[in-house]
Order: sequence, then structure tokens, then C-alpha cells
Amino acid sequence: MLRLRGVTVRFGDRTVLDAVDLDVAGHETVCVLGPSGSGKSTLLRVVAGLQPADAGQVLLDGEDQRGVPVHRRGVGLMFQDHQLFPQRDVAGNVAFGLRARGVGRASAARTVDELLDLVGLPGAGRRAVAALSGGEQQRVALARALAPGPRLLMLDEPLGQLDRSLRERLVVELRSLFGRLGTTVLAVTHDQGEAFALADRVVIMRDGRIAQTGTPLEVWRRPASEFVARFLGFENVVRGTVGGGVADTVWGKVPVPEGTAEGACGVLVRPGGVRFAPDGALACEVVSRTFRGDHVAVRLLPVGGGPELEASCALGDAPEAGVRVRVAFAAEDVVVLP
Ligand SMILES: Nc1ncnc2c1ncn2[C@@H]1O[C@H](COP(=O)(O)OP(=O)(O)OP(=O)(O)O)[C@@H](O)[C@H]1O
Repeated sequence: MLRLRGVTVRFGDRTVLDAVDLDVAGHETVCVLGPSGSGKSTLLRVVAGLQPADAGQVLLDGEDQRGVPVHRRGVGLMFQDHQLFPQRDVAGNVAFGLRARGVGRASAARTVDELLDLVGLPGAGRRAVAALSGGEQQRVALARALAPGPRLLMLDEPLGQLDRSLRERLVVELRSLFGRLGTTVLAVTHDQGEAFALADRVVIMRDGRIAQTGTPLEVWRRPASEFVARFLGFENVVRGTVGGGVADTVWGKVPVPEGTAEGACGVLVRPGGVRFAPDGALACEVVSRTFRGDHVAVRLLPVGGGPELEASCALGDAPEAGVRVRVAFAAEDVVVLP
């Protein structure tokens, strides 16, 4: 449905998008994730036609979009600050794109009612937008973006300004809504929880390039690089040298998955794979423990040197700060990075 080929954008001598290739299939929800300044919004703007590319192609349903203006691309946009028209009521906002396309008043009103039902605001048409909560305004913005029936819906930080619990609820609602409507969605967020909950596929960007793409599970299980691992919040990453089924690291020998190529690599141990064991080879001192809801994150400082590491343990099992422990590493939670 959407195909980017070698899309490059430069601002002065800075390359903000660097030969990006990306495909989004019909009915797919793809979330672009990445640190601030990695080029996520620029990517959306190029697809929308708000930013010309210096090189490369944007194809929608196989058609090159070069020279096609924003309003002829058939894409819906919803930006972070959702810019509702304060002087119009809810229905007036949602109907805006329909009326602009010459849809008759009665037909537009029917569509508005349907969309308000869909986004969970039935009967809200006559309400003033200024009197709505942030989450309600977000739903109105979504209904407005959906109203013209865009072939591609693009969301830039769609839930950015909402509080956490509302975001978590809306993300579930959005996913189910997109599933029911069969909408194709390209969304940008810096919040990995949001991206992982919403997306069929995530794209992680770094400095204008795609660092990894895959299903949330694939990316979570097998980050492709140290950058992606750290971006996802994994901190137990060290250099190592693989030989004979283990990696030699500053934390001692770490078991690696069968078939791992020998030689220099990065080693990621997920916190769940750092196990307390009386016969564990690595002696550590507990630096801190932090309650995380369903587990406790325990920071450990290796007694013999090397960077701190984090263990995840069950609520009742966390050792106290200052205690000496021994840890072993579980091979199934070790990921070898290039
Ligand atoms: N019109 C512009 N002129 C010059 N530089 C720009 C322009 N628009 C964006 N940039 C720069 O391009 C880089 C990428 O910006 P972009 O907004 O795409 O990043 P982002 O990943 O969406 O970041 P954020 O998460 O902070 O919104 C940034 O360094 C930004 O300063």
C-alpha cells in the first residue's frame, strides 16, 4: 500500500532521512519509534506531502506521489496537538473534511454520528470542543481524521499529551478500532509501550535510518544491535568474545545460544536471565531494589569490577541493598548482538 524507496531528506548539510526503504501493507499498523531527532516526524511529513524528499520515491498503491499535493494523497493526518477548531462544535470538527470534499449536509451528519459512536462519544456532536477532556478531544481528532475514509491514516504522537492510564486504555481501543475498520496506519511515537501495544510491526529509527523492523515480539526478543537493545531499555549489555558455547565478558563467562558464531560480539542478558544462585560464578553487591508493580528490579554491582547489571525478581524474593549475592546467567535470556 505504501512503499518508500531510498527516501532522503536533507536540511542544509544534515541528512535527516538517509535512503529509507519501508513498506506498509494494506490493513497493517506500523509504528515508527526512535529517539528525539531520529527523523520520525520527517518521515510522516514526506509521506503526507508536507515535506519534499531530496531523493527517493513515495508510492501509494503503486503510484509515485511526487508532485501530488497533500489533499490529493488520500491520507488522514492526526498530529500531537490535534488542533481542533475551537469555534466549531464536535460535529463541526468531525464533518470538516467531509464538507470540504463536497459531501452533502445530511450524508455528512450521518457519517459524523457513526464516527462518534465508533470512537466512544455517541451523541456528543453538539458539545463544545473546549468543554471536552484531553482524551475526548483526542477521540474527536481521530474521528475527524477518519471521516474522509483515508486509505492511509497517519498519527504523530497520537496520545502524546495524555496521562498514562488514559493512554493505556486508548491504545487498546485504537488497536481494536483499526482492526474492525481495516484501516492502514502509520504512526510515530517515542513511547515504546504505546508502539508495542498498537503495532503489528515496529520500525526503530536511528539518525535517519532504520535500525530494525519486526513484530513487537521479534524486536523485543532479538534486538538487532546494542543501540536497539539500549533504546528498548535493556541495560545489561557488555562486550564479549564467543568461544566454546560461552562468551567471555567482564562479568565472567556468559552462556550463549547454541550455534552462535565465535568471535567478538555484544552480549545482552535480559534482567530475567540474571538469577540469584548460591553457586553462581559472579559475586555482586546489591545496590538498590525498585518496586515495579509485578516484579522488583535489583541493581547489582559486580564485586570484581565491570558495569552494574539489573536482575528482575519476584516480589517477595528481592535481596536488600548492601547484601552480597552470587548470580548465574540463564542462556535463554542471553542475546548475542553484532
Ligand atoms: N524544517 C526543518 N529545518 C531544519 N531542520 C529540521 C526541520 N525539520 C526537522 N529538522 C531536524 O531534523 C531532525 C529530525 O527531526 P524530526 O522532527 O523528524 O525528528 P523526530 O524523530 O520526529 O523527533 P521528535 O521525537 O523530537 O519529534 C531534527 O534534528 C530536527 O531538528
